[in-house]
Formats: sequence, structure tokens, C-alpha cells
Amino acid sequence: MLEKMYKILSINPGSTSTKIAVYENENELFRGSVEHDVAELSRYKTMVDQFEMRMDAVMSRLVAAKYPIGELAAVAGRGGKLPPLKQGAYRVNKAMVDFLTYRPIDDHASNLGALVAYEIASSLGIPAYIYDAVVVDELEEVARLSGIPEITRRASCHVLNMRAVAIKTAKKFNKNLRDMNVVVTHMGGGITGTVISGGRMIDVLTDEEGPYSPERVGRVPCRQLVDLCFSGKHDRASATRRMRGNGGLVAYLGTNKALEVEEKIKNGDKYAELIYYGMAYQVAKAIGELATVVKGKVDVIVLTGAIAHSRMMTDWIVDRVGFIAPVEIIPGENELEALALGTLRVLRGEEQAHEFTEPE
Ligand SMILES: Nc1ncnc2c1ncn2[C@@H]1O[C@H](COP(=O)(O)OP(=O)(O)O)[C@@H](O)[C@H]1O
Ligand SMILES: CCCC(=O)OP(=O)(O)O
Repeated sequence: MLEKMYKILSINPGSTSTKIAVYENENELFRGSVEHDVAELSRYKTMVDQFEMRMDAVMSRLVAAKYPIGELAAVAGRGGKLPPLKQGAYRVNKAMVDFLTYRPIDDHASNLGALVAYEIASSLGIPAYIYDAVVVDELEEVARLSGIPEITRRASCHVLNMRAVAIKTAKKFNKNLRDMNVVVTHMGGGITGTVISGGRMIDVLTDEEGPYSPERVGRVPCRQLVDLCFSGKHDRASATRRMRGNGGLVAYLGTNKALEVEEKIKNGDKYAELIYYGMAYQVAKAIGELATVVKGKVDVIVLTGAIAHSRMMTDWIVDRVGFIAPVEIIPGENELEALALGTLRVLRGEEQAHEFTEPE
């Protein structure tokens, strides 16, 4: 029998770019990216305010590529800051659009994924999905404790890419992910980590609890943070920007580009080397911390994200965590592919999409 062919548009809105791709079943037909000017972005108060601009970016890229969008079977967007979700697919519905538009948990570029996907899909009369949203939350009860009852730990990480590379690694080991313990760290503009056991992400280190990264602070000593917030130098918005956007490498070195930092190091900048090495040191410590969740019985550690391209960074990390388990390096982010393949499984009936409802 002839294989049924599905064309799927994947949309991944990032903080400074919108990436798209079209897949026909497992094969990528087209990929494009629109870089957004930082000055232009600064005109918008919230991510959701960027909706029209991001829609234009996606549509003009498709038009420029002369892509016949009428052939699409579904549109998939990166899932954003919704209430805690299950892993896998959710069909984008009005309740989700309403939540992301008016009361997202945080202001994050991923919030635009479902909104743009829904707009395009609705105009074509086809379904829109999100897959492995950043808020997939499968934490064990003990992992939710923070130290004060008013603050409950919640999951928020690079779920889409981290689960995709974990599945890929399990395949390489001829195993099912459900039968493995895998610690994964994604290193991009933000750095997050998770430990996957029994197929579930039973604990995570969010970008507010783990290593500092190119533009975020990660975990900081909390009393000094309280002092900084009440120093009179910051209001809520500027303190948040200091933590997210102006933290990490940006705060120490004035750039969020790891490649620029490596250039400085190669030119003999010892301070840049200390700061960059500090990031590797903190990533290694985070991996060690996550390894304790499965009592050290880690089958494999996976390093992924754009910075996993860096031999300097991965060598430093492997040197510190190699005693825990073998380390697989899968550089880059596979988010467009992971969105398309997840959606394909839904269209083929291999997976069921969940229905989003807002919790009471
Ligand atoms: N080949 C590379 N080696 C080292 N760092 C890289 C490489 N490519 C990109 N990076 C760095 O990765 C970081 C984030 O990249 P990006 O792809 O924008 O990720 P994200 O979408 O997660 O923010 C930047 O600091 C960038 O300089
Ligand atoms: C919200 C967790 C995932 C994350 O930080 O994504 P970005 O690095 O793309 O902002």
C-alpha cells in the first residue's frame, strides 16, 4: 500500500529569531530562519505583542520560498509557558490561545509558537499542535520541595530538544528510553538540565536553578539577590532583565555569543577564560546533582544545544563528569524536526494529542 504523505510546518520562535521548516513525513523539504533586529524587538513590551511581526516573518519566508501552504496537513509550534503539561502533543485550541495571550506563566518567546501555528492552521482549516512544551512537568513529589512552602519547584526546560536527543541516544544504545537513566543538558542562550528515568523527566534544573549561561544568571545566592532587588537600583522589570537577558556571559563579558568569548580566550584573555570555564564548572556540577536523583546509576550523559559544538566547553565538562557515565555529544537543537516528527505520529494515529484545559 502507498504510504500516506503528510506535510507539516514547524515553527520555533526564539528570543531573537523565528525558525521554520516544512517536513514531508520524516523528510525536511525546506528550512528558513528570520533574524529579528534587537532594536526592533526592544519596541515590544511583551512577547505576545510581537505576534503580528512574527506572523509576517513566517508568512514572508514561506512566500519568498514560493511554498504552497495549501498542501500542509498540520502546523506545529513550540509549546510555551502554559500551566504544567504532560509530555507529547496538545492540539492548540481557543483555551490555550486565550491563556497564552492574556495570562502566560512567564513572558517567553515560546508563547508565540502556539499562537502563530493556530493562526496559520485556522486559515487553512487544518489542526495546529504543540509538542513537548517547555512546561512538561513530570517531577517526583520530593523534587517539588524548595525549602519554603510558598515556593513550589516547577519544571521548565528545553524539553523538546532534550527528549529528542535522549530518544536518539537510547536508539543508538539499542535500548528503549524507558529502560534507561539519562542526564541531559541543553546549552544555548539559556542552560537547563534534566534526568530522565523510566521515560519521565523526574527532575530538572531550570535556567533559574542551574548553571549560568550566555545570557542568564542561573542559581544565585538568595540573600544577596534579595539585597540587590531592594537596593533601590532595580524595579521588578529591570531585576528580571538582570537575571534573564543581562546575566551570565553578558553580565561578565558584555556578549551573549559563546563564539566571541572563545575568540577572546584564544587571544589570551584570562578573565574571559575564567568566566567561560566557570560556566563549564557549573554545568558539570549540575550534572553531578542530577545524577544523585538516580543514585548515580546513570547510563549516559548527553550534552546538546548550540554550545555543545564547542570542543573547548565539552572537553572541560567531560573532564569533570566522565567518572559518572559515558558522555554523548549531540550538538545543536533538533527542535523543528522534533516538532514535525511528534506531530507526524499524531497524524498517523501512533500517538494521541492531549486536550488543553485551563486548571481551576
Ligand atoms: N559552533 C558553536 N560553538 C560554540 N558556541 C556556539 C556555536 N554556535 C552557536 N554558539 C553559541 O550558542 C549560544 C546560543 O545559540 P543559539 O543557537 O542562539 O541558541 P538558543 O536558541 O538556545 O538561544 C550563543 O552563545 C552562540 O554564540
Ligand atoms: C523555558 C525553558 C527553555 C528555555 O529557556 O528556552 P530558551 O533558551 O529558548 O529561552
